[in-house]
Amino acid sequence: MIKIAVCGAAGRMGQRIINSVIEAEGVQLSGALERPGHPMTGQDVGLVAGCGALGVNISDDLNAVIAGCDVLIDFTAPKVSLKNLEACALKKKSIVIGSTGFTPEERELAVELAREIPAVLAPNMSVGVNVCLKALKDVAKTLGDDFDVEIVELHHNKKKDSPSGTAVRMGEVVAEALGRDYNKVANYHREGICGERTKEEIGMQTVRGGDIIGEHTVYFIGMGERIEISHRAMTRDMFSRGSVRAAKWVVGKEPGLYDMQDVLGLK
Ligand SMILES: NC(=O)C1=CN([C@@H]2O[C@H](COP(=O)(O)OP(=O)(O)OC[C@H]3O[C@@H](n4cnc5c(N)ncnc54)[C@H](OP(=O)(O)O)[C@@H]3O)[C@@H](O)[C@H]2O)C=CC1
Ligand SMILES: O=C(O)C1=N[C@H](C(=O)O)C[C@H](O)C1
Repeated sequence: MIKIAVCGAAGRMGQRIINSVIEAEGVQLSGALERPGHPMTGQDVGLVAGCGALGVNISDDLNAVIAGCDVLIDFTAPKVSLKNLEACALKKKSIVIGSTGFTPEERELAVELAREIPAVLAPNMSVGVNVCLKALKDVAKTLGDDFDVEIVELHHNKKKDSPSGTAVRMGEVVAEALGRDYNKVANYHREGICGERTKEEIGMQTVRGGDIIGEHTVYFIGMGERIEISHRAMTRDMFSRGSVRAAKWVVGKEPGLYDMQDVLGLK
């Protein structure tokens, strides 16, 4: 039995991950974490997640929760995840991170910290999005520079980071396939007389509203034709099931920072 603890357990994703852990085979829930002072600290996490009492209370004691698990699943925010990665590295435990909004420097730090332990860091844990990422590489390589690339993502009005981690990863994959540097060609803002579109740029557009779980479309726009590669999430459950799949996969792997393409064998 692999012992899984969940950080951000009372959050939108955390609650779904608790449900996915108890539904999965070969794993058991060993702990649930929230930030110090969280109003749900001390409550049974199963009641908070809507799946009935589990006998695991929400804790704010990071070190105790990590000590009791084989792998921590963390869907919170970049700074919290980096702190948790460091704590897992000290205790030689594995970690699966789903948080998004990492700066390039924070991602570098994650690579450094994961030299000690096996860790998965992925902006999207659904099978569908990861298959799209693989397809995007092929499509971009085949189309080359003749098609303009624009990426549009839609999410709920509580999302804190923009563009989504998934949209950024899609942009990175396309840019790399086209021999471009994503950080130089991503265009996040057009307003006023900003001039004609450059050939190299990848437009990144963000929509926020209501309860949209997550939708991503990559447009390849040519002269007289257009390809759209879209993914629409209808529930959060394929993210949470993906995180449990990653947790089962990562325990026992060589130290290093892996992503969901590694977990799903898509590389
Ligand atoms: N990789 C993937 O497949 C997916 C990734 N995500 C990403 O996951 C992250 C979380 O999303 P979501 O669940 O919607 O966000 P929520 O805000 O609903 O959940 C985050 C939870 O983490 C808690 N938290 C904050 N600080 C700490 C801390 N120091 N220790 C423990 N818990 C803490 C929050 O508490 P409080 O509310 O009190 O701050 C909250 O309960 C985002 O970055 C999102 O983009 C989302 C879906 C899929
Ligand atoms: O915050 C969310 O909700 C989501 N975040 C991830 C991202 O930023 O890509 C994945 C998913 O689209 C939901």
